[in-house]
Amino acid sequence: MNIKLHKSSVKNNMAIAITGSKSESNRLLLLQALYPEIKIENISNSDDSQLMSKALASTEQVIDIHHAGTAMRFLTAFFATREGRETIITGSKRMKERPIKILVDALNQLGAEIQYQENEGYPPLLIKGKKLKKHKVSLDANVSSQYISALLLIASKLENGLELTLKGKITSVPYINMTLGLLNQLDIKTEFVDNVITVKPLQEKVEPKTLTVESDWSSASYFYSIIALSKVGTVVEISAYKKNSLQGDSVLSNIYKSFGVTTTFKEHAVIIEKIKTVSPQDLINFDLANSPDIAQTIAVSAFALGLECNLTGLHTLKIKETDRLEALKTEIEKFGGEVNITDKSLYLKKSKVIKEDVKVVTYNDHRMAMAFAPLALKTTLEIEDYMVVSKSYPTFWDDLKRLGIQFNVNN
Ligand SMILES: O=C(O)C1=C[C@@H](OP(=O)(O)O)[C@@H](O)[C@H](O)C1
Ligand SMILES: C=C(OP(=O)(O)O)C(=O)O
Repeated sequence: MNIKLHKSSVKNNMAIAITGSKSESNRLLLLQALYPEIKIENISNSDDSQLMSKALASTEQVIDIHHAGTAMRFLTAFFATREGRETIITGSKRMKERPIKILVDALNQLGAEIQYQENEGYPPLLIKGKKLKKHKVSLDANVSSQYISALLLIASKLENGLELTLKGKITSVPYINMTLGLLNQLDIKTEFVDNVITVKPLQEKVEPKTLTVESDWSSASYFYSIIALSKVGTVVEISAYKKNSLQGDSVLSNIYKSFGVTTTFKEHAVIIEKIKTVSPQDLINFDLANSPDIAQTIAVSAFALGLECNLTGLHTLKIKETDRLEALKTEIEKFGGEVNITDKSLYLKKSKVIKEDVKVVTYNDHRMAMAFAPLALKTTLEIEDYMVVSKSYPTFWDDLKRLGIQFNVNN
């Protein structure tokens, strides 16, 4: 099913409530399975968090996690510690192409028993749950931080806690800090010094507590893009956010200054306003190694405003829901842009044209659909398989409609 977006402008001063962070939710769901005394508020309604929640409650032997990367990684660590239980964890065709060897090796070194069911290094996995007796392991940290977070999430339940030594350049660091931050909120003691992370054991209960998930900053990026493409004076309020976020994608409030957009923090909301037009001479230049999920949004914003754009630190994009570097190049070029990519960067030439009636392919990637949607401020376009957005943001199209973006759905 496709969605046809008509060239639209947005209503001013609208307020949008965005669902909870998928990253925080998936961590807290796992922690709640380990420490049932915790309660979670503003949990994400994303497919990925629902899959995570169902998998944790399931007593089936085969767990299918579809496209949910964090759930795949976090649950691998979780099931590895379920003594006496045998689990097969599998996923979509794409999930079977997303590497997991670094995590499996680390868990097996700690004493786990995990085997590959099809291709070495990739899901599906056969996990024979065991007591993990060792507590020190080192692993490569430059491929995905999710492997590190997976280990940290089970660490306090191990007899002697965990000491992780991270090798190489550490990628997506804020996601590791988010994991540690949530552990600390449960009074689990952690340390992160140089390249060594230590988590102290806490086998017994934690203090009963309610943890409130902040809304999703990656989802907020699409509203930053919409405001960046709107006329000066356009304002939107999104909630519920706070200034001191655990989410690295909150760097958006700084990045979008380059697009003439300001951010004001209110009590539980942020107000995003377009305050000035950008100059065609401006260069959008960012290293996104710490916030890879907003690369697509930023590239499309820059294209829509005719700006030159150089994005680096994108080495993790090739192993996400799709190869996001290839996908961005293919789809931006359909609109008339010119994009050069390497395996870790993207360069977009300044361009004056934005073609009409382009059909955007989404490659099972929610962020392809959501990143291209703001182009409706500039042109008409069609987006394929539009409900792909439910992976992280099921009500995305309803919220765009409320903002005034006009569309119809073709079945
Ligand atoms: O831990 C997390 O919640 C995530 C970590 C990041 O992955 P990488 O560490 O693989 O870059 C990010 O892209 C993903 O959407 C969510
Ligand atoms: C990369 C993402 O998710 P995951 O790795 O959890 O599938 C994402 O949401 O952009």
